[in-house]
Amino acid sequence: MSEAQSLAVKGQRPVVVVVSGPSGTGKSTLLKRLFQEYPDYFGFSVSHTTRAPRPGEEDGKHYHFVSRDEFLSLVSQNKFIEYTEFSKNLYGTSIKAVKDVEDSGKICILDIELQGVKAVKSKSSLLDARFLFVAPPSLQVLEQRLRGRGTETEESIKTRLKVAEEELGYANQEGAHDLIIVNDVLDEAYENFKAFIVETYEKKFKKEENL
Ligand SMILES: Nc1ncnc2c1ncn2[C@@H]1O[C@H](COP(=O)(O)OP(=O)(O)OP(=O)(O)O)[C@@H](O)[C@H]1O
Repeated sequence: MSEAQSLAVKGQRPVVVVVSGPSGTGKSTLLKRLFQEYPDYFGFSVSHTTRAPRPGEEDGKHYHFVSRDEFLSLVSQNKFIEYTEFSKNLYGTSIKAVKDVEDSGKICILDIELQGVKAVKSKSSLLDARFLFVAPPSLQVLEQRLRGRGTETEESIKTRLKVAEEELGYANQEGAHDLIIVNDVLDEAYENFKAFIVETYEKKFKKEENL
């Protein structure tokens, strides 16, 4: 039996909430608030990387540090949801890393870009994913927020706005996401954001408590 078949039979596909949206739309702001309010409900997965550990970084905590050969072997075994090369190092999110978060009693949240969203969709036999898109009220407001954050160069703002148009185009397609939240008034956006994610937690863990 393949891994996908056995996971499907046992109903064991790990649950994951995929949060995406243009850079500067407010994902980090919303997630930070959620983690403050529910520190024990949610977690991020630990990525694999081929880069060397920096001082203070622990294997299995900050990253799973592996050799290039080990990484490529995992790729050939289809163990990653997504992986990418950045500055000559490979980085990836494994299905097991998501499962580990679930096994610790938390829902795994993936904060990823459009390519990652598509990659998770292609793994629907291995992951039980719910997709949440955070949209800006308009591209003009998004530009103001990116400028206001004071972290981007002019060139980076232009690139981010171009990518944002692509992401919004994808998000407008039928069924691309389970919920789209427009982050206009922060408190209102947060209430909707929280409701969607906490519901996922309760469905997963409260149901098990009642078994
Ligand atoms: N509803 C809101 N109203 C006004 N400003 C907001 C709102 N939400 C977030 N911001 C501000 O917009 C800026 C961008 O937010 P944030 O850094 O959370 O975006 P992000 O989506 O996580 O971006 P990236 O993907 O680049 O990490 C921040 O300065 C933040 O304080």
